Amino acid sequence: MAVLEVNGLKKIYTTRFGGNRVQALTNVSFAVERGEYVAIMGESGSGKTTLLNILAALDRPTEGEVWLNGRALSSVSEKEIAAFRRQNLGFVFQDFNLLDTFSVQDNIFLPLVLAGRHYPEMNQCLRPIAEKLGITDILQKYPYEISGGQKQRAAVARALITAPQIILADEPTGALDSRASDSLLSLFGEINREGQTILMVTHSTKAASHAGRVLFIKDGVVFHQLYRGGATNEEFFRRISDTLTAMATGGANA
Ligand SMILES: Nc1ncnc2c1ncn2[C@@H]1O[C@H](COP(=O)(O)OP(=O)(O)OP(=O)(O)O)[C@@H](O)[C@H]1O
Repeated sequence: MAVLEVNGLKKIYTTRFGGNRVQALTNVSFAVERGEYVAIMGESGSGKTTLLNILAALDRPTEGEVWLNGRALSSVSEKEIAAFRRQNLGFVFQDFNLLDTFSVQDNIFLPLVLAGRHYPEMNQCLRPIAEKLGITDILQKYPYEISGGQKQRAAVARALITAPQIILADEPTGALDSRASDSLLSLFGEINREGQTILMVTHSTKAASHAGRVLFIKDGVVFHQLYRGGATNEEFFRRISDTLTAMATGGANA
């Protein structure tokens, strides 16, 4: 069953005085099945952030529709949208987006606090997640006291704590060194194997090679897609690289 369905998305940005029109998305359609791990790649300016903003209900498309867990985003009112986002989506950003004045634990609790949950329940949700992510020892620390890799683990814990339908990750390894990246990618693989649906936007071929499917966006459409099949990460890495090279040199449907 599809958790996310994207149908005919078009986005035209118009400048305030209506002079310049930029078509960021032309016609984007795809579906993400429950339990899938999908990476989205595309050159700078190809519309990836625009797409993520629409999926996160932070922006509305000019045309087209997004269904999340069977509900059309256009049917969610402005009043409901924050709660809807919290109940269904988990976010992991390139720059972590942790609040510096909150401890790691309070950062992770934040979505539950906003949902009006009580401390014992929050604590019960947190323990197994912190354990799995290896951050139990740093829960009382502040973001400025921990490493980038630990910050990203805290951000993943915050995304997981509401048991979201899907995790939307925007360049999650972008600010990490290679060791912390590898460790985050194995963590994503692990939570995906446990059933978590993940959609990740990335420039990194290495990161994409951990996904089960890669969508390539070009000229505002899904230009091509690759399924991992039975390939190893190394084999999938090579196929993704070859596709990116073919796209950059104008090759169609590599
Ligand atoms: N608020 C906006 N107003 C006008 N044009 C915009 C706006 N946001 C994005 N664009 C334009 O839409 C197109 C797609 O931008 P977008 O940021 O979605 O690309 P991207 O693939 O995420 O790029 P990057 O990889 O560099 O982050 C670009 O031409 C960009 O200049």
